[in-house]
Amino acid sequence: MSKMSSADLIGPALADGVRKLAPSAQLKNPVMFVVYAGSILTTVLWIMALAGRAEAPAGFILAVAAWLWFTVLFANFAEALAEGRGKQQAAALRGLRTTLTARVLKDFREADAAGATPDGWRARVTGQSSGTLRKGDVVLVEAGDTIPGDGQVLAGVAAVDESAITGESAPVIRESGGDFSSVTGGTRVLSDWIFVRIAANPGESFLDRMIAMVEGARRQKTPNELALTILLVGLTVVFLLVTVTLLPFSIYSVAASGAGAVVTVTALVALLVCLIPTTIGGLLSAIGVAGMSRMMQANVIATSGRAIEAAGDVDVLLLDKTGTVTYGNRQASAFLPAPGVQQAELAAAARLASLADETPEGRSIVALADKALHKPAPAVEGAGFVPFSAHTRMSGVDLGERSIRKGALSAVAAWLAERGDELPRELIRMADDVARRGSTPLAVSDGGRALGIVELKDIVKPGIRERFGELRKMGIKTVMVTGDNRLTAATIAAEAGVDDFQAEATPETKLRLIRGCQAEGRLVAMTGDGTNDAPALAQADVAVAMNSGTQAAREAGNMVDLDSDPTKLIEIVEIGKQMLMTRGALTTFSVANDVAKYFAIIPAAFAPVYPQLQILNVMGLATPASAILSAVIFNALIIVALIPLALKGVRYRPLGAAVLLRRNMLVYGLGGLLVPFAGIKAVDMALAACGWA
Ligand SMILES: Nc1ncnc2c1ncn2[C@@H]1O[C@H](COP(=O)(O)OP(=O)(O)OP(=O)(O)O)[C@@H](O)[C@H]1O
Ligand SMILES: [K+]
Ligand SMILES: [Mg+2]
Repeated sequence: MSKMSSADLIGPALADGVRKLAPSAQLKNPVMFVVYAGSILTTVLWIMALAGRAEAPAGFILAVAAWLWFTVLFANFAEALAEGRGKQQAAALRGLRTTLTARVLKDFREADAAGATPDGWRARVTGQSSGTLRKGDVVLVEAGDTIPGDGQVLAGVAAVDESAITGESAPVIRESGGDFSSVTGGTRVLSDWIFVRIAANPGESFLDRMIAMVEGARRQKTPNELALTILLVGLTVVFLLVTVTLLPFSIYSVAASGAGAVVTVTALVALLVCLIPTTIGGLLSAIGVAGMSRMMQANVIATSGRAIEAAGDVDVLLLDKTGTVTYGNRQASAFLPAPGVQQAELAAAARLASLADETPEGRSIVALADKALHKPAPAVEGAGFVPFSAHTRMSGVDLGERSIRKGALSAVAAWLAERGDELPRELIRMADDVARRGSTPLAVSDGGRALGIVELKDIVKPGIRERFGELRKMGIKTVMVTGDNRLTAATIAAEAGVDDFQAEATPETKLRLIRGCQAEGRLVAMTGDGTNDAPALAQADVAVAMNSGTQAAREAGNMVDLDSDPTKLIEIVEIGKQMLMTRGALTTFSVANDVAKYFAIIPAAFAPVYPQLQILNVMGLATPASAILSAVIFNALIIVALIPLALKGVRYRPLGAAVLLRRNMLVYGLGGLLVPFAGIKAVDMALAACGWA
């Protein structure tokens, strides 16, 4: 996605900040609403002062009122600035959502997909506006065409330019079957053709959801944000009560002693605003929006703020082996015949069992056999193909009486056992050797006769070991889950440096594993791309679907990685942690901050009533009026000063939680305590220098 400079965002954010002065917008933020009400009240007091009913000098009231308005505006500006990036991205995405004429195949059925080519269909397509395409419609898309909607490739292979959505200029291959069959509306086919079954109704496309997300239209307060808001509101109510009751106290005290002056409403409003947690109240929403924006810059679209927050708290990461830890382009690399079997016989049988197998594994077996046998496969008639499933971990073909199967050793062994046969010992030994190399062995059996092993090679991604090391430092446990056998899994696990692994997993195992971790109170993250992964993705707290994955996976997840990089999860966790830490740090700062303002304002506001309070004037501020004004000005400026931190986030280092907490308490707690003393004193001196006091 395109990056834009922050400077371009400032202008529109200033305008938006003024727009957000509307009461309806202010009501959403209870803490800032109190400041907003205070601004209105002091403005009224100023007008009354001009009209001759002054409770304090008109200039003083005006200055307080003006700075209260600035406080509200600064908070609005922070939020608008955070939202700005999303708005620009949404506008860019909108440009992609053009209406075009889709070529719909009216009577296309699942069965037609097998031998479909565009030639016969071209004459039979009907033009239809892409905006009216519904789930289930089948369209033909050829080189040069823009894909009219989200869907699954039913037949064909094409190079697709997805740069409009992912920003990645290299074209990607999309093909039927397997985990690379999803296409996104608005992307362009560069070569060849595909038949696509549309998977989304109008208005529900991936692009629509992305636009809604980046615009923040559906941004809701997360549970943590809500809890924090409740705490902040609680603090605000307490301070409101304290401040309001100060007025009758002062009236009574003046009446009883017959000396001094009643505290002014302007001073009380200033006191209230300084005491309530305006720093975090003004920046809270910006912090959340900025987190989402940082995700977008990492090319991740989160469908909820809650998911980002959960990402910051994750303690277990489930990854699949194939395609995540390894490149996943598992290719047949050798036919290893059982003793007494010719290699050609094994290759021919394996090919027969793979002719209709659209998985990358199946296709690579056909390719390798074609090479080994020097001739293409004979035509087969009346064959009943048995497709691969992650449950059976096997695929094959039935030709009359003859049944050929290929699959995981345990699966083929079980299939043989049903017919009273078993895998030869020698074959199992061969398979173990293959597995120890980190490859996947597939057993091939023709009826009761085990013919040998097909070796599927896969490669561990370089650099993945280091990334798992980083996760360990963050206190996150990595678990590799795979449908593969124990030996292969153990080899790959050791090579990749994961903390734990689970082999021979079915989709149910993954689901059970996640539920088990969650029952122990852990937050689980996982990545996935296959339809098989959908249930587990739906269960995980942080579920990152690959953009290249199936529609089912993309719908089940709560984040989509446009780069389809499974290791992106590491970055996602960092962004989540950074957001939580930023919120914590600024909350600490905000509350600590109030102490200094208390010492500035209390003696000043009540000096006329209780002159003894002057001993609290530890900062030696010039006059009561300048003390109050200095505190209010500092209170407003600190929001502006912290906007960059709120947007960029507190820097995250992979340290233990306790160390981080201690460090943050020291920096933001102590800093929050001390900074205002210096800041308020500086403002007071500046005011005095300007002749204000
Ligand atoms: N096309 C196929 N035909 C027959 N058997 C297959 C085929 N593809 C995979 N297998 C076998 O089924 C097993 C399970 O495959 P599955 O795709 O569920 O898991 P995986 O890809 O090995 O692991 P992961 O869960 O990490 O992706 C494989 O280990 C392999 O033994
Ligand atoms: K405050
Ligand atoms: Mg798989």
